[in-house]
Amino acid sequence: MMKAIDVKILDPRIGSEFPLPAYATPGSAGLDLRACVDGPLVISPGETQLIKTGISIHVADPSLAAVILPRSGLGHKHGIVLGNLVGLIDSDYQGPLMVSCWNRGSTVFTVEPGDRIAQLVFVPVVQAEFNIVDSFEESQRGEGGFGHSGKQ
Ligand SMILES: O=c1ccn([C@H]2C[C@H](O)[C@@H](COP(=O)(O)OP(=O)(O)OP(=O)(O)O)O2)c(=O)[nH]1
Repeated sequence: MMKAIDVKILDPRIGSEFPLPAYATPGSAGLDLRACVDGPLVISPGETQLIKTGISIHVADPSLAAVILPRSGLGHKHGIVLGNLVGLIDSDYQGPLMVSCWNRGSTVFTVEPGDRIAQLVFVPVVQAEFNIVDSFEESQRGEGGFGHSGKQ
């Protein structure tokens, strides 16, 4: 059973004019994040805008984090992806959730108040412990990487 995560509503339109964050279906991995803008926001081709979502979350549990991911339809059809490619929300972050929207397409895109602009997914986190060593225990791959095994 997942622990409950506290959501602070910063914009009073959330829960009234715009729906509260919720999973669309029982199998949804992501929660849609909405643009809490005051009016239509135009993102020109090549431009990046930092957009308020009107909420803060406090994950609290250090074995969890949240990631902000693009919505596939916006990215594929309209070229609206994230300026940071992926947003990582630390478990101790308590500030406003912001979405960096990058119009990587070739046409102007307009975000209206309440539009779903990105999605939030909670993920497990393992923090590493580090040891200073002279060599590693041998693995099958060794140092091979970056395509050393070819295409097929
Ligand atoms: O798309 C994002 C990415 C991050 N954050 C918030 C949550 C995160 O915990 C915090 C810091 O993010 P990050 O560590 O990626 O920022 P940074 O550029 O490394 O700066 P700093 O950690 O110094 O604030 O900003 C967002 O609201 N949206």
